[in-house]
Amino acid sequence: MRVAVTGTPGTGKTTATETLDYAVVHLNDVIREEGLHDGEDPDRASLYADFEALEEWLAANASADDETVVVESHLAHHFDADRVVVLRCHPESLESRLRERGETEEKARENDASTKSPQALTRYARENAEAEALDVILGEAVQRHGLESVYEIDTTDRTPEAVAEELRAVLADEREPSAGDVDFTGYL
Ligand SMILES: Nc1ncnc2c1ncn2[C@@H]1O[C@H](COP(=O)(O)OP(=O)(O)O)[C@@H](O)[C@H]1O
Repeated sequence: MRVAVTGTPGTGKTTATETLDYAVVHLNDVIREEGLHDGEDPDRASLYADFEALEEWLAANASADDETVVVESHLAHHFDADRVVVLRCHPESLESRLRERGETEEKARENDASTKSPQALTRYARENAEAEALDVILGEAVQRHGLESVYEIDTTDRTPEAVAEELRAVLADEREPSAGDVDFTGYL
């Protein structure tokens, strides 16, 4: 079984999947390490993913006929999956998480070309908060996979361990699909 864990950047996908006892593919690392992209967006310090190459890579490395494999990325819902988990976070909290993460990365890397400038970080955090308020990824996930395959988890006031527990419940088939329970439109 292949389980996609998706959600707007900052919703906590990487953090929550790190503690799972399943094979986890961090797709954004694969894109960078395997060079499965068509270059960089210079304004955003992010890569243009090559979807066809990723599809092939996943077929070869995450086919999951017998075992369960988790594919984690804000792009994970664009590929085949048996279940799709969409992590959510209130846009205001999301904006703070992304700013803090960006500032920590900046301190760690100093002048690395892949670090966002303060202006780019502000814009990145705001754009993602707006996308989260508009349910962009949830909408894409439901459109591609159908309501019966989508599981929404609100991470806003949950610890990473509590989010991982919810993920385990989905993986163990102990949760019903759910979509549209959270409503962040008040942010807009
Ligand atoms: N449940 C949570 N509550 C509060 N902060 C979190 C939670 N999960 C992750 N974070 C923090 O938010 C930031 C984004 O998390 P990360 O796992 O990198 O998100 P994603 O992989 O979805 O982009 C990180 O700095 C992380 O430490």
